[in-house]
Amino acid sequence: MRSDEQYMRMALEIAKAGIGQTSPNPVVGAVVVKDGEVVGLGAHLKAGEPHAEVHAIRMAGEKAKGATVYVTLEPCSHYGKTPPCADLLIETGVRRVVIATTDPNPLVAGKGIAKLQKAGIEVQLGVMKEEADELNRVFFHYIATKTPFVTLKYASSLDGKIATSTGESKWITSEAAREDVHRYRAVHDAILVGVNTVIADNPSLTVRLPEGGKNPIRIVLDTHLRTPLDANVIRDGTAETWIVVGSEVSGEKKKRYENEKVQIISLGTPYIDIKELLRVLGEKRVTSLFVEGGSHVHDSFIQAGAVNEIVAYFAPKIIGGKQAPTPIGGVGFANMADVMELQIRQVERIGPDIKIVAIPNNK
Ligand SMILES: Nc1c(/N=C/[C@@H](O)[C@H](O)[C@H](O)COP(=O)(O)O)[nH]c(=O)[nH]c1=O
Ligand SMILES: [Zn+2]
Repeated sequence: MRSDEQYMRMALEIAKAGIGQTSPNPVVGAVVVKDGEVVGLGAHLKAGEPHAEVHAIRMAGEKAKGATVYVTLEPCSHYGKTPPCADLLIETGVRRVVIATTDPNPLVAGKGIAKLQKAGIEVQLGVMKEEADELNRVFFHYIATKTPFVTLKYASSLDGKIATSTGESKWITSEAAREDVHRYRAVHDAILVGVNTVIADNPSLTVRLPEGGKNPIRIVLDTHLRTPLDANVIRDGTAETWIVVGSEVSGEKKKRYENEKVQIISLGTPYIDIKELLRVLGEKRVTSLFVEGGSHVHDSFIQAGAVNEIVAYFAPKIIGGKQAPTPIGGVGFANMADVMELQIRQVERIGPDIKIVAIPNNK
């Protein structure tokens, strides 16, 4: 006989099957247990497809009656693309429902639980809540702010340079570290770079992984529309590209860029305001944004207080040179009292490199 925590840990593991696939929905896992036996399990795999509870209850069949259901997120109670899971659990006649965390969506918060309790089902809340909240931190951020969860990534030498003074940067980090970056790209709705990075590196910003992976939308911040017309992000047609420009860019210049995969987004102000950009991206259902540089763009996101996570890779190389660029350029902070403070959440070796993941301290 396993404990509630052990079954919930199982449900959390199963939920992870949906990571990078369910946007704009959360990832959810469910496990059905009857008389100490796991009789059903399920994960939400894609928006519009059945929820985790539906898969698990279907698999349990008759055995679901009188069973206990472990689910990592409060069962939904509103008619979305699929009927509410709370109703399904009631009709199925389950005895007890153990929930890790409640849904932050105002449409749902607490309603699913209330429905279950009204139907006489025993509900236990908060088992492995921390882990469940962490698993859906992107979804919860998007629901709460209607703007994308922003992860800022850079790769630098040990002495903090992202390129040599002559602009060379291939490659600083190892194949293994760069593959890790592609894993981040594959689970993000969009990836963003500044036009200087497009001019310097002509990046493709696609996902090249042995196991494949979905290409995120490519976003280029380009106030005056300087992106070369023959740039990969314009020409290669492998992924959608949105170029964000200022209001001074003329109509006929924009037309030269637009094709079936490339669209121009004008924010209506001469310069790109990051907060306004994130609001517009949120409206276009971008729930997660991977910002891959360069240093000026990184600084503008930091100055806008718009960074939710930082992923930094350090290679055992020294580039040196006063002119060589560092990860965060722009204006920076003049006083130590104003610097961005973080807490380090993860430090790991990847091949010869080091990867550090840090999140801002909510000052
Ligand atoms: N120079 C390096 C990086 N460089 C990051 C960006 O400057 C590149 O333009 C971008 O990753 C290229 O994208 P691609 O064409 O899709 O491969 N990023 C890294 O992790 N390690 C590096 O050593
Ligand atoms: Zn549901």
